Amino acid sequence: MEVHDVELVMSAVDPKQYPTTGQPEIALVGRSNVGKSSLTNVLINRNSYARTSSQPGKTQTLNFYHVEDQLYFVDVPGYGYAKVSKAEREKWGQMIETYLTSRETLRGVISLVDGRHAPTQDDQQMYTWLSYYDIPTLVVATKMDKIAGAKWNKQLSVVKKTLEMKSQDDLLAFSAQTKVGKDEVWQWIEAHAFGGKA
Ligand SMILES: Nc1nc2c(ncn2[C@@H]2O[C@H](COP(=O)(O)OP(=O)(O)OP(=O)(O)O)[C@@H](O)[C@H]2O)c(=O)[nH]1
Ligand SMILES: [Mg+2]
Repeated sequence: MEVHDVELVMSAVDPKQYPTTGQPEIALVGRSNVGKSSLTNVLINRNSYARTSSQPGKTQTLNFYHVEDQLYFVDVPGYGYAKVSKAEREKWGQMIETYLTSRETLRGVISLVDGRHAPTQDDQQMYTWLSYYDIPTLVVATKMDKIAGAKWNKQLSVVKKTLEMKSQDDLLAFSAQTKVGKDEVWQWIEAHAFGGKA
C-alpha cells in the first residue's frame, strides 16, 4: 500500500477510547527501544510521525494510527523496560492483555525482535502468549542494517529456533534505516487486514 494519508487518532488507555469504525487493526509489539515507532514511520512513509527516541519507555499508551482511512496501526508501549515500577508494569500488562485478547477488529500482531541478538525471555513469552491465543503474528527482526548480510540467514534461524516458530513463513528481516523488508511487511499486513483482497 502506498500511504499518503495518516492520522494519529487516539492515544488510548481505556477501551472506551478505542476507534469505533470497525476497520481492521494491526498491532506492533516488542521490547522498549526495539524499533516499533521506527517501523511504523517507514510503513507510513513519514520520518517522524510516530515519535521515536533513544530513551526507552517513552510510549505509554496505545497509539492508533489511521492509515488511508482503511486500517489502523496500533503502536503498543514496549515491554521489558527495567526502570518501570512493578505497579506500572502490571497496569501495562492488563491494558495490553485486554486489548489483544478482546479486540474484535484486531487482525494480526507484528512482533519485533532485535535482529542483532537472540530473542530475549520477554520476546519468547510474548510469542508463546500470542500463539496460545491464536493471534496471527509476524515476527520482524529489525535493525538488520547493523549486521552483515552474510550473517542474516544464520541470525534468522536463531530467531526462529529461540521462539520455537513452526516455520519461517511469518519471519522477516527489516531495517528502518535501509527500509529493507518494508514491502514484505506491507504484504503481510494487507493479507491479514483485508484477507488478501486489498
Ligand atoms: N540502525 C537502526 N536503528 C534503529 C532501527 N529501528 C530503530 N532504530 C533506533 O532505535 C531507537 C528506538 O527506536 P523506536 O522506534 O523509538 O523504538 P520503540 O520500540 O518505538 O521504543 P518505545 O516506544 O520506547 O517502546 C531509535 O534510536 C531508533 O533510531 C533500525 O532498523 N536500524
Ligand atoms: Mg515507540
